[in-house]
Amino acid sequence: MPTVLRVAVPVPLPQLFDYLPPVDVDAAALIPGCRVLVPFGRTRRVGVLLEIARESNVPSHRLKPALMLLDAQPLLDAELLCSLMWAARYYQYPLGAVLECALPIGLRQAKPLPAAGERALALTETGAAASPAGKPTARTNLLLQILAQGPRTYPELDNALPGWRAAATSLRKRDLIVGITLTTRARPHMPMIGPPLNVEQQHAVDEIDAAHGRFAPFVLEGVTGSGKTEVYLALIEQALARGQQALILVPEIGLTPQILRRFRERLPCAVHALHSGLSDGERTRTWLAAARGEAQVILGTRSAIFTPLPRAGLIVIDEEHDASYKQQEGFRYHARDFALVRARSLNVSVVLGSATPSLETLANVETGRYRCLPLRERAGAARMPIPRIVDLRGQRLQHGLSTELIRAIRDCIGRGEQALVFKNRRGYAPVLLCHGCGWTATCTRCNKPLTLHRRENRLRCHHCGADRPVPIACPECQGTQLQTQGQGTEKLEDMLIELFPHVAVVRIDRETTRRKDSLEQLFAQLTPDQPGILIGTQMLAKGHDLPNLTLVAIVGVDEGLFSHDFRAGERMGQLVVQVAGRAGRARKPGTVWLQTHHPEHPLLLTLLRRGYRELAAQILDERRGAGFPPHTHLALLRADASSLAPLQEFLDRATTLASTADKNLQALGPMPAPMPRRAGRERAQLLLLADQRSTLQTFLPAWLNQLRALPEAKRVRWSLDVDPVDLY
Ligand SMILES: Nc1ncnc2c1ncn2[C@@H]1O[C@H](COP(=O)(O)OP(=O)(O)OP(=O)(O)O)[C@@H](O)[C@H]1O
Ligand SMILES: [Zn+2]
Repeated sequence: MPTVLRVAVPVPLPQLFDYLPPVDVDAAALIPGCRVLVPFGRTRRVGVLLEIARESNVPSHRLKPALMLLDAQPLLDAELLCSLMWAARYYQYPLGAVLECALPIGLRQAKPLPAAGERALALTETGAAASPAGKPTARTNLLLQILAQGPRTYPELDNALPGWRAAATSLRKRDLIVGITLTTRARPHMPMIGPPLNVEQQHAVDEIDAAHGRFAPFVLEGVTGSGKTEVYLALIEQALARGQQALILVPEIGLTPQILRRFRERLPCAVHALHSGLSDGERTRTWLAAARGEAQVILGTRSAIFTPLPRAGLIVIDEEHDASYKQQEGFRYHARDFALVRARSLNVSVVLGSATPSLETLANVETGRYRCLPLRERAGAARMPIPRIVDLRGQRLQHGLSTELIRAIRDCIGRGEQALVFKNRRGYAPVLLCHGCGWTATCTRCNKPLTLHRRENRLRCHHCGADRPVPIACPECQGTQLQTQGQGTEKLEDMLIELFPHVAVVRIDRETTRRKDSLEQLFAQLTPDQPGILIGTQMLAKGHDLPNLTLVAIVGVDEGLFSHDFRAGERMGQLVVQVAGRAGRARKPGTVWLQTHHPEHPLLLTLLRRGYRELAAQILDERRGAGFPPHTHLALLRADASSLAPLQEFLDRATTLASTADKNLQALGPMPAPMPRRAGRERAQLLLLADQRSTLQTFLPAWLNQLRALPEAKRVRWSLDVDPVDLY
């Protein structure tokens, strides 16, 4: 009887595919978890061997042999494979595609594995002989100077010279330096000693440590600046002392060089980063080093949750409420939720840290599934900032800022301190209109106003990326009275520079941080003991620790108070608390100014008078009444097409199939998406809602098969999102 290989192939089909073993391969070498190169249609794909079977449903004359076995050892261990199979089932995404997503890009191809060791840079002979040219402070020269002392690994360079990557590229082109691989060496490294833990921190560490060796979920609910990171560091040290690995996830924007540096300074071993700013090769090496158990501490963003952890000791999800943990396209997993699945199968503790835990997590605390460990006070001498509301009604505003607030910023600067002005809108102004005829610059592909970006003199659509020049005259009436309405970060920047010409004003948003390393360079423009002003979007909400920052002004929360999204209130609360949390983190006390036209809004009042936990309790109650998560469970079928008719037909069919299936399942829709048109495509959706997760999980696979078979499905683009975070 033939041996049949059951292979997960990265294609958008849910089933596994059967192949014969590659010729000349010993049966003993065929181990589940190894990659195989297989023919697929007219192409070749790298799949993962999952099972070795005795027979196949495919007639034997149609079975093709796999072309090559790519690994001598399974690349995916049993735990990771098993967890990923769970994810494929739970998120209703084809297993082959899930596995492909979990592997770093370097391993998705049929290439030999890179050599073990760490990537490093060294001088070439030419480089060693070269004499410095250009400015002595130029990064290229600094990099040459560092390498003159010997080869340096990438993490060492991260520490020594932010922005070294661009310099390295130019030096490589000139043949002055080369990339080399150093065999992992025990780096003599004396970690810095941290502050002694306070009582609550120590208690958290003790409780989590006492649970080691089994699955135990914890919520570290620590107010901003309470020293959560110190708790993580202490727990990681304990894992290291037991010879175990620790995986720490941080939000996308949270993985700044600052946090990496802090971990590297404090831990006695190498800290491996995994994020999108690294080259494919670096990510592959780190992944493999983790798979061999050599990489002990891995600090990464969302997809780092797929790191193999054969010696797992601890998983930490920092800022667990952050929306960037949810993948918004393709395989729509939630890294926090998947972390719990992995922690369970690895038998380790998982720590969800946040000052503003998500309502899902708080609901799990309520039911006793997760244990909550609070850090109620700020660490060291710091105190929580004092909140103030500025009632904007009837006030005269200067580009959106009240006189009272401008005075407070002036006082702050006068004391030699720093202020942060938060506005969640990039660009100069969100609307450009003609005062003569009322024409508004609009994106025709999205039916939304275009944002004026005055620095580049462009009109941009923040939904589809469309970009065009700013007209000199109104295209409708040829009038020249084009005016802006509202303000974005650029406009605020202009105004603050005008008001405070002698103070460093730094804008932080997607425009100013486009290049790698730019975030850190921008922060470097603020001298710690000098006055300064930061302006920015939600990028500023996370993880930054500026000791001289004492005033935070939040100048646009009103959008969050009246949104139709059921999560808007929760998000508003999290954002306000996190942004406010940047103030007064050291010795100097901080103040938070909140400008609003709705000072009596109940959500805002609860937040300010009674804090985030009370706000969360209030919203949880509302959601219970409305039947929304976390009390119920959702799946969202999204579809888009170039015209409305096929969209309607597809979603009508989908709705009919869903509404007769199970009385415990509610189908809401079809309805237009909150953004009914985007990038020239019509968009609509169907929301499925059930009290029990299992109702959805039982229903979805069969329904998806029916959908795939519909002729209507071929005429639209569609996707399913289990536990959607955004309903857009
Ligand atoms: N036990 C302690 N004694 C003195 N200082 C401490 C202690 N723990 C932490 N700190 C200091 O307090 C500051 C805030 O700590 P940390 O960044 O760990 O807080 P956090 O809770 O992670 O903050 P956030 O969530 O707001 O970013 C840091 O400067 C840290 O060095
Ligand atoms: Zn658009």
